[in-house]
Amino acid sequence: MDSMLSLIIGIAVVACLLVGLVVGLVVSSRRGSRPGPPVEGDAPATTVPPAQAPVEPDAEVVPDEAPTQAPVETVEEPAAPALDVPEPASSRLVRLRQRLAGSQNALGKGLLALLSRDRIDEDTWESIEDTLLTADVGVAATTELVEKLRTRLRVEGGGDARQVLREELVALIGADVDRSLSVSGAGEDPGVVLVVGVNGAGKTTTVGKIARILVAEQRSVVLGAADTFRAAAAEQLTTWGDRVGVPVVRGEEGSDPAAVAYRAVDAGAEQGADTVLVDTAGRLQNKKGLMDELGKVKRVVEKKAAVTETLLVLDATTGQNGLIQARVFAEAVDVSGIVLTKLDGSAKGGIVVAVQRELGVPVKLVGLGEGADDLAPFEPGAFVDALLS
Ligand SMILES: Nc1nc2c(ncn2[C@@H]2O[C@H](COP(=O)(O)OP(=O)(O)OP(=O)(O)O)[C@@H](O)[C@H]2O)c(=O)[nH]1
Repeated sequence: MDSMLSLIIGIAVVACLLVGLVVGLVVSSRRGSRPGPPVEGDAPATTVPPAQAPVEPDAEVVPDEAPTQAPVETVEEPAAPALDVPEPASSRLVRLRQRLAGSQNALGKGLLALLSRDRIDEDTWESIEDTLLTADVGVAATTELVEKLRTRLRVEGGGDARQVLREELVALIGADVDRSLSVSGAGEDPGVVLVVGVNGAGKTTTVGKIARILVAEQRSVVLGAADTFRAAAAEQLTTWGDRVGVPVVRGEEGSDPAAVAYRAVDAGAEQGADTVLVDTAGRLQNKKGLMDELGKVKRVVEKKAAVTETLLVLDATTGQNGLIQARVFAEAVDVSGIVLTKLDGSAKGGIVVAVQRELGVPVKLVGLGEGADDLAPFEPGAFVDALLS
């Protein structure tokens, strides 16, 4: 009986061992067939498809085996785009002076040729007046300049015509005027720069270019896209901001521009920014509407921080039309400076004189191209030198 029991136990033990061995083999063979977790840097496994007969385009190909697991995708974070390094002011000025000289050459050369004649008779003075009027200098400024030139060149016996012309042109433009931008606020407040002007004058582009100038000067900037009239304007401003790593506060298309401007200034204050630049819409179809809108933007922003500069952007190629626009905007807001854009595309640099006289406000910046750094501080001496070069 005992030997019988020992035999049964022995058989049971052997059976258990056999079952364990078989189970172990199966499990280990399954483990070996499962793919391991993806390892960074592992070369992807290449599967060479077996040679097979061409398949009809619409024949359904059924895979031999359904995949046991969805393929693991490694999602790579897109690398942050490299930021632009804005051109420093010094090299920008040299480059843009040459461009200015190119566009204003006809005016300067024309005046010099007339004034260098051996005898300046009445016809010549008339031609000088015509040249100035054609360049949009304006009637009053032209009369004033011609009187001064007559006195110095004819009555006083003249001297170097180029030198006299240079001095009188610089004096006409205003050499001693403060043309610096007020971009700093009081105490902890950011400086707030409102940029106004009719659509298409180059407002948004100018805001982007000013941001680059400030970034090049190591200032921290926030942009406010308060031109909510056109969605593309906010888009355009965001592109400018992204290129130099400057945040842009924007709102829905059609939303209240004053609210967007306020949020931008609020964000600037919160972040301790040096300057907030606010782009505005410039529809001119209704003067009252424009005045109400810009007035409200200013009032609402000033609940947070004072507006330190209001720049009016004018397209230099629009001549007398530009002056009419300037008048309307100056009635709507207190303009403290003028940005004359597209001077590279106009031979009528005399508009600088006309618009300053019209508004009693200095031209502070000039746009000289579509490039990102094609905006320069306006310097009367350099401007006249470019004119006469
Ligand atoms: N040649 C030249 N083109 C300029 C200059 N400034 C702006 N532009 C161009 O003028 C066009 C209009 O500029 P925007 O900045 O869109 O004008 P905006 O006043 O903001 O107009 P909206 O966006 O419609 O409100 C763009 O094609 C600019 O590249 C400049 O100084 N010279």
